[in-house]
Amino acid sequence: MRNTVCVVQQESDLTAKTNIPEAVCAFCLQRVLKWKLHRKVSKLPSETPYPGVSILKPLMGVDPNLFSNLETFFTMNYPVYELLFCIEDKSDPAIMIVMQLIQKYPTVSSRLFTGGSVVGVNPKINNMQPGFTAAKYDLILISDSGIRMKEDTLLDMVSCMTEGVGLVHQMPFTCDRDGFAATLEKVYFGTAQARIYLAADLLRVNCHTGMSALIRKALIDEVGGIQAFSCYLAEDFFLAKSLKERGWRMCISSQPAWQNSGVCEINSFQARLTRWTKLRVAMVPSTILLEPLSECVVIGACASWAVWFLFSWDPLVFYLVHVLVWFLLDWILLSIIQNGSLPFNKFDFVMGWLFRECCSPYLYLHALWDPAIRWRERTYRLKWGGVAEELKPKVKV
Ligand SMILES: CCCCCCCC/C=C\CCCCCCCC(=O)N[C@@H](CO[C@@H]1OC[C@@H](O)[C@H](O)[C@H]1O)[C@H](O)/C=C/CCCCCCCCCCCCC
Ligand SMILES: O=c1ccn([C@@H]2O[C@H](COP(=O)(O)OP(=O)(O)O)[C@@H](O)[C@H]2O)c(=O)[nH]1
Repeated sequence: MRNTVCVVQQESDLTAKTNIPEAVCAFCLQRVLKWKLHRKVSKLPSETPYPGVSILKPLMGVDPNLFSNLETFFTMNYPVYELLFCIEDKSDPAIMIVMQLIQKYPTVSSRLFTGGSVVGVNPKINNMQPGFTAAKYDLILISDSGIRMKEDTLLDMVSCMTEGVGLVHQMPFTCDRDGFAATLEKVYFGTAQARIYLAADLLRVNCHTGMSALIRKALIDEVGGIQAFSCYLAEDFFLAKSLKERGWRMCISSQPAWQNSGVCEINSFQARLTRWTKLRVAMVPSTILLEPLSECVVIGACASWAVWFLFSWDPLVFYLVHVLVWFLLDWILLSIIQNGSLPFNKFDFVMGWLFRECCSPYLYLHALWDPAIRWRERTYRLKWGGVAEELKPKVKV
């Protein structure tokens, strides 16, 4: 009996020991993130003229949300900007949607560039090249097709472009959509990715994701334009690297990137994550080791072994407490980033969270196993370092 009491006491001591620092972390995290991610956008000082922004929208294909997503770019509350839509394929149905919007909002400065211009391997850069060449303002916003803007998103990004900052990026997140795939995407971007994105930003590690980024055009021109990064598929990473090497800082804007693609399926989402892992592995090989270490199950197993080895604590109890605390912290992080009520209940969150944790090792190993990268209609191979080459489809005789 005494032994049992002793064990229970040891366990509750252990729980308390494990919980106190993590509870303190949770509190600090909540305060810091609330400040970082949801501060009020202050208007620029009235004596400063608003800098003009050329917005590059590379488009390829249509989805059910494309019209309404693009429309948000016409209704932004920002005084000086132009919209440069870029569509490579002249028979792409996205052209029709853009034309409708241009007609609907004749007062918004907007142009359409079709045909692209082959300056390298990266198809997004080839597509954007004519728009980039025609851009007339000092700031460039590269914004992917699935992104939605709020009225004040551009103002928020511009206000982060302070002295010494060369690039303002948005942390990827998602709009509220229905279905399990949408829950999974929100759970992924609001927990696993947000955690490493914010940690990397804190440590000044280059984590820029190019789906929504405001950049000083002069800094791109200095190295020969966007085509300087067209030999890479991850042009975003190398662009940010180049700015950092020239002493410029990067900054996360206070609003996340509201991804709202009309295609929301588990398979395509997992294929996207696998493609990104392949890019990161080729660009920064140390991620092969570091990324698994940032996962709850892996770091938990390592920590449990360590506390057993060092302090003879029960590794199973430690592991379970670790998973529970990690799970709760993920819920807090997601709620902070959402900054409002979530579109799903706690049970859906548990399901989404468990599904992601279980699939993550499989997706990671799959990415290592098959290095060919399929992006939209093309397939590529990456050399170590990140330089890409396109694999031509085999011609059947
Ligand atoms: C013990 C704990 C260690 C933690 C280790 C964490 C390791 C990872 C650290 C930071 C990585 C943050 C990465 C977040 C971005 C993930 C999304 C992504 O991979 N995006 C890539 C593709 O983006 C699309 O590419 C095509 C483009 O046209 C689209 O528009 C894009 O959206 C993107 O290219 C990746 C960018 C960032 C890569 C960062 C890799 C850095 C690894 C550093 C490792 C050391 C960090 C250690 C400190 C935490
Ligand atoms: O061959 C391509 C592939 C992509 N894109 C554009 O590049 C951006 C990012 O593409 P996607 O959403 O497929 O990339 P992800 O975010 O999944 O990496 C989008 O605006 C696409 O329209 C493009 O112009 N040509």
